[in-house]
Formats: sequence, structure tokens, C-alpha cells
Amino acid sequence: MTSQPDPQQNLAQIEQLLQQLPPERPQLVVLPEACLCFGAGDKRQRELAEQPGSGPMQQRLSALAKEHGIYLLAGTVPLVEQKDDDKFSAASLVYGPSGECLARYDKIHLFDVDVADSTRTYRESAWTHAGEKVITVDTEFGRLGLAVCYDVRFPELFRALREQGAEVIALPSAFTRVTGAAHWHVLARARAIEQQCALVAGAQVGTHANGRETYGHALVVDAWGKLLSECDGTQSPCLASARVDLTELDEIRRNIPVAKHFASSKKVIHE
Ligand SMILES: O=C(O)CNC(=O)[C@H](CS)NC(=O)CCC(=O)C(=O)O
Repeated sequence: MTSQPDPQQNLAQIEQLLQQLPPERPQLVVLPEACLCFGAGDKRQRELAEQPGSGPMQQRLSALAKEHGIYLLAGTVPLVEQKDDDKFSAASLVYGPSGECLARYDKIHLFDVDVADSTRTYRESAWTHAGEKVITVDTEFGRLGLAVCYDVRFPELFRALREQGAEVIALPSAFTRVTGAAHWHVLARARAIEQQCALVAGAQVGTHANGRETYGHALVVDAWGKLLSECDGTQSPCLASARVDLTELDEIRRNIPVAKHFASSKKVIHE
């Protein structure tokens, strides 16, 4: 998606995308990071932020999951608790096919980074509370692990997801065009290969209202690291869609038992 600051506009685009879904169920749809208000600015996002479980954005997402009978993962909806200061949490929300909210993951690694692009300095922690919990959730198709965008650079989080039983990992993202061109595919495939999990990544693409440029390339990778589907950036919004065979995952894990061999490095690396 090339999300705009206005949630209504983005929701209309999401509705259009969902009309094009293949008929198979169960089905997981992973929307990009900041799918409802990209580029709204920190002040506006704080205004839009909802309390967990209530508010128009969450109601609409829940209704869409139910209407289409899908698992719908909304990348980073701004949420606040009553006690909050002027910061909000960047929360990934997972809705089940009956519309219930099954899980919430707050982005752990915040993007306080300098990039050689027109934005130059990114300081996400200035307005966002960092998450403190590793989250997995059971679905009809297996256990889903949650990560967001910049998290992909931290393999420890993905190892923790695997240790919690993740089989599929969702990665809603908004990689910068510059770092994405250099690192996106390698990082996404490496995390899938290392943890022997399928990985489904939504992505922001193009030039946004605040002038930011994102890399796109939403993709689906299997547990062998094979790229099953990808948006190539020529069209937005765009749907990358694939059928993932999780019996293959069992075989990969039997043949290359990295979870067991992890004990070897645990013995010599003391944190
Ligand atoms: O700010 C918003 O509205 C939405 N959030 C984002 O765009 C986030 C935080 S600025 N972007 C990233 O994490 C880029 C990571 C990246 O590009 C890398 O790791 O190289």
C-alpha cells in the first residue's frame, strides 16, 4: 500500500484489496506497517490513537476480518492507555475470522536511525512506546509469530518466536527505499531460513504525503527461504499471495534440526 494520513482513505483501499482475495480459507492477510495513518505525523497519530478494544479503526478492522472470514493483521495501529503521556504504542493487531481481536504486538525495536535519503533522521522513539513482549498466537493454520519492520534486523527476536512455537511469522513493514533496496530481501529470507518459518510481509511502497519514500516489495517466503510471491512495485495497492504448505516445514525441521543444535552455541555464548 501507499498509505495516506487519513484512516478512512486507507480503509477504503484495504476494502478494495480484500475484494481480490483468492477463495481459500483459512487465509492470513498481512497489511503494512502504519496501514491506517502513514505520514500523519506524530501529533496527529497521537490524536487518532485509540484505547485497546474500542474506537472506529479497530471496529472497522474487526468487521472486515469477519466479513471476509480471514485472519487480518493490521500493521501498527496507534493505541494509547488511559495513563499515557503524549506517546502511543505502534501495535500490530491480529483479528480472527469471527472478528475477534486475537493478539496485539507492540513493535520492540524502534527505528532511531540515520538514512541517506531526503528524510535523513528517523527517531521513532520520540513518539512511540517500545513493546516489551514477544508475541505468538494460535490460528487454524499454525502458530503465528509477530514482528514489525525494523525488528527484522534482530535475529534474537525471531529465535524467541521460534522457541515459542512460531511456524509462520508476520512482518508488516515500511522499509525506507534506500535501506530496502540494499537489505530487505536478504533480511526477510535470512530470518525465514534461520528459524524455519514461513514469513509474510506487508509493505508500504512509493512516495507518501510527508515526502517519505518506502521500498515496498510485500512478499511471502517459505521456511526454505524460497520467495513464493512478491509485489514488484509497479502497482499500488497490490496483493502478493501464495499458498504455503506447512507439512514441508516439518520435513525441513527434521532434516536440519537447528532448534536442537542451538544448544551448542548456548553452551559457549554466555549473555
Ligand atoms: O512512521 C510511520 O508512520 C511508520 N513507521 C515506519 O515507517 C517505521 C519507523 S520510522 N519504519 C521503519 O522501521 C523502517 C525500517 C527500515 O527501513 C530499516 O530497517 O532499514
